[in-house]
Parts: sequence; structure tokens; C-alpha cells
Amino acid sequence: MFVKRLCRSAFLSIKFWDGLCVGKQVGREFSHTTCTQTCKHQSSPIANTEKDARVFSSIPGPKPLPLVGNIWRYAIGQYSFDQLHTSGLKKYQQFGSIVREEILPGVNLLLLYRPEDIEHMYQVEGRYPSRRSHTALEFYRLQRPHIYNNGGLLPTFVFSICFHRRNGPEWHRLRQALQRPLNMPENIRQYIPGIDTIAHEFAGLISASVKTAKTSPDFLEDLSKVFLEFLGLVTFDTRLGSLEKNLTTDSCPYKLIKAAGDTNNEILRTDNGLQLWRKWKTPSYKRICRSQEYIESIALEFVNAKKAELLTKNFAAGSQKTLLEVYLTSKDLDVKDVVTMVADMLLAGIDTSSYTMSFILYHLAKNPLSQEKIYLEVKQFLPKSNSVITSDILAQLKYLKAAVKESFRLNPISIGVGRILPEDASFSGYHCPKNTILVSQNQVSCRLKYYFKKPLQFIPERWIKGDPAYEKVHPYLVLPFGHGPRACIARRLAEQNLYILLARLVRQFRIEWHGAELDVRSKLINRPAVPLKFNFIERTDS
Ligand code: HEM
Repeated sequence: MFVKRLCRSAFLSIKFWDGLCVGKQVGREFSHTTCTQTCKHQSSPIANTEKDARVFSSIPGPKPLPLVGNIWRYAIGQYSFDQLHTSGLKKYQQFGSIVREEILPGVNLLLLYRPEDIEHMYQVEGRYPSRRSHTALEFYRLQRPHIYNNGGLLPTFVFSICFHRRNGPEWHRLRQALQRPLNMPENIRQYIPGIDTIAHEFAGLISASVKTAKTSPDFLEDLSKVFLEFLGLVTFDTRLGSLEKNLTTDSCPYKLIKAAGDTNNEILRTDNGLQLWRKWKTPSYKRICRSQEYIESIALEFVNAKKAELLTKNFAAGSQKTLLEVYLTSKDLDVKDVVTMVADMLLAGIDTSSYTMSFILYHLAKNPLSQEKIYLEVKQFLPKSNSVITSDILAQLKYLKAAVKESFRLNPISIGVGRILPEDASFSGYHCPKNTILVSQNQVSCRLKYYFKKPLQFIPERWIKGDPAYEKVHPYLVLPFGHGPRACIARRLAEQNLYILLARLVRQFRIEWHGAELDVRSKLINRPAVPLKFNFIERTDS
């Protein structure tokens, strides 16, 4: 029992949000030659019922060795934690559309490729969907009860060699209270003018840098700044000044981006392995502590300032409160909850958005015809480059949204999501025991010929009803924000920000790619592996 727990603790979490991981090679061959539309792996849907289910141990998968399971295959390079999607594809080719991998003795991963199985995973995820990650972050927060009530949204449950405690009910309480305001469209729409202003300023800076030939060595840095500026507006009701020229390393925006990045980098290291940081402050854990101390100091400063402002503020009847105001005046949340939410947003909102935007711009730069279509669409609504973007305009940008979806299909920020099976269930006709670690393989399946025509090509038209290229696609294949009660809490906000920034950039510039082939490196999420080298050419009618 002890050994089993040790192994679980040592490995249990693979990557972000527990199975959520990897990716790479934006344009490289990802489909495989052996599996086609008639692939034997993809037989007709199999009912996920317990009746006649085959035993778990008969699920195909790499054969484990005694004491070491399958972990040795990663050590010799047969599979790779840095390239889980290529490893995922290899396993699919070898074993089929459901794969059991006993990674360490007693620790089973179940890789799901069929959208029917992915759908079923969400159906049986339970009231408190659980994916194990951010354990050190939770540990840190639980040591600071004067600032946090709990571990926050990102972690799921504590599991260690000695104890196993699910924090589901506490997560659920927090999630419910935070989610409700985010579900109200008017709460999200209110940010359109502010976000648009920032996007406009950002385009102005690009324009100036092109004129003075002072472009940054990696456009990802610029994207991080603009997405932090968006977040500052939404989470703190303020402009952080991230777009100011010559940001110094001791400026707040610089330090926030670094603190969020450093924490995210250490999450994997601290989730995997023996979790020695529970006893000793390892260098990784210390870096998390330092970064979190900074993030929480900023969060406390802004949240307390807003709280003080609210003491004297009278809201006119029917006036729109900002999200921060809604949270701070909610009966279901206290200041600690709000500080936790703000800190989680800073951790989850910068890299996800800037990496996503990197991939979108890359695909558009490589597909000038699609880029031109977006430009023509946007120009209808923004006749001048300084015309303002409204919610009505955003609602009509159909091609632009199709392009974003297509980029998500090819380059999601994670391979899929992880879930810990709360009860016994069946997948593809196999019985699976409770506590199996499920890892959906959306990223792999989304590049298979079996599910998409010309799967490696960037074809936004496949998402547009009425277009000859339109395809009817299983709804559980492209899920870049996850799904269900544990899905990304800020999806609407994130999409709105992406649409506004993309519309602004394409309206003002023709974008070309001058970098190396864009690979993806699997960090906590899928990160562009090479510096982003775009050329922005000002349009003559801008
Ligand atoms: C394009 C941008 C983004 C993408 C693709 C994305 C994607 C995701 C995914 C895949 C998950 C895990 C879902 C699951 O397990 O089912 C997630 C969770 C989360 N995201 Fe996002 N996200 C994005 C932007 C943001 C932003 C801007 C914020 C905050 C302002 C945010 C806050 C969160 C939080 C707090 C969670 C944890 C929710 C929970 O476990 O209850 N995300 N996101």
C-alpha cells in the first residue's frame, strides 16, 4: 500500500491540469500514415455501459516492467514528457484509440482518443471534477490562512504519501460564487471599450516600432505585456502600464509577468517527483513562494484599495458594477476569496492567452488568403482603423472566429484535460476502476484524418455553415477550454480579448512570418518553441 502511494505521489500528475500537457510542431506532420478514414482503431461507437465490459487489464498499452512500470520508456527516449503529443500519437498508432499505460506500478493512465470516450469522461467526472495539479501552490496557500481560505481554483486536491484529502466542496463553493458573474454577458461586454483602447494602443506601438525599426527580438514578450494589461483592467479595474516604453525589471508589470511565469514553470517540477518540498524548501518551492508573495502583495494592494473605495461609493440604480466590485460586494465571497481569484487569474490568464495568440498569428501569417478574408470582414465594420469595436461588431465577425477555432484545433494550449475517475466506469467497452487517471487526447485526435478532412491544413471555412468546406465535427474534439463545471472559468473573457486584439491587428497590418518553423514545447502548457518573428506591414488604409 505504501509503495503504491509512493508511486502515485511520485508520478500522479503528468502535466498541467493533470493530463493536460504537451504539444509541439505547429505545422509538422501529425497525422499518421497507417490510420485513415477506415482505420481499424476507430471502429464504430462502442456503448460505454458496464454490461459485457471487458476487464481493465485487457486494455492495450505498453507492457510495464516490474517495479518500474513504463517510466523507463521515457528515460530511454521512446516516449517524452516534453513531447506528449508525439508520444500520444505513437501510442495511438501502436495500440489503438484507448490506451492503458501503467506508468509506475499501480498507477494507471488511460489515454482517450475517441470523442465518444472523451464525452463519457465528462459525463462521469462527478460533482467535483478532479485533476491533480498545482499541489505546491495549494500547499503554500494552506500555510497562509491569514491570506487564503483554501488552495484556490487551480489545485484540485491534496494527495500525499500520508494523506489524501479532496478539496472538492471548497473548490465548488468558490467556483460557484466566482462563476455566476462571469456567466452574465453584460459583465463581460462592459470591458470591450477598455480592451479595445488597449488593443489600439498596442497596434500604435507596433506601428511606431516598425517605423523606427526597433522590433522586439521575440513578439511573445509584447503579447505577454498586452494580455497582462487586459488582465489588469479586468481584475484590478486599473491600467498597470505594461505597454509603457522601456519597462524596467523592477516595474510592477515586469515583475508580475515574471512571477506568473516562474510559478507556472515550477508547477510541473513540484507536481511530479517525490514532493520533497512538503518537508524541505526545495529551490523550486522557494521560487513558487517568492513569486506568490509578490503576486499576492499586488493583489492585496489593489483589492484593499477597491474595498476602501467601495465604502464611500454609491451605485446609481441599474449602474454596471465591474467584476471586482461584484465580487467584493457579494455575500458569498470574502476578501480572501477575491484575492485568491485575482491571483489565480494572473497565473492562468497571461501565458494561455499570449501563447494562443502566437499560434493564431502564426497560422494567419502562413495563410495569407485567410488573413485577407479576416481583414475584409473586419474592414466592413471598422471602415477606419480607429473605428471602435462594439459587441454588435464582435458578434458579426464570423470568419475571424472560425479562424480562431481552427487555430485552436491545430494548436490548443494543452493536449486535452486530465480527470481522476471518481467512480468505476466503462470506456470503449472496457471496465475502468475508480481513481484511474484519464487523459483526453484531443490534440492528437484533432490532427487525424479520421476526424478531419485535410487535417494538417489551416482551413477556417470548415467551421462555417453553408461553406463547401463545412464539416460536421464531433462536439467533443475541439475543446480548448475544457468542458463542464471544471472548464476554464474565464472562457468568454479570454475569447473576447482574443477577438478584439486580432481584429485590431489584422485591420491595421498585413502580418508575415519570418521565424523558423514554429515548434511547440510542452511546459505547463504548449509554448511556442522558437522566438516569434513577425513582420507587421502597415496597411495603406489604416
Ligand atoms: C486563450 C486563453 C485560455 C485558454 C485556452 C484556457 C484554457 C483553460 C483550460 C483548458 C482549463 C482547464 C479546463 C478543464 O480542466 O476542463 C482552464 C482552467 C482555468 N482557466 Fe483558463 N484558459 C484561457 C484563459 C484564461 C484566462 C484569461 C483566465 C483568467 C482571467 C483563466 C482562468 C482559468 C482558471 C482560474 C482555471 C481553473 C478553473 C477551475 O479549475 O475551476 N483562463 N483554462
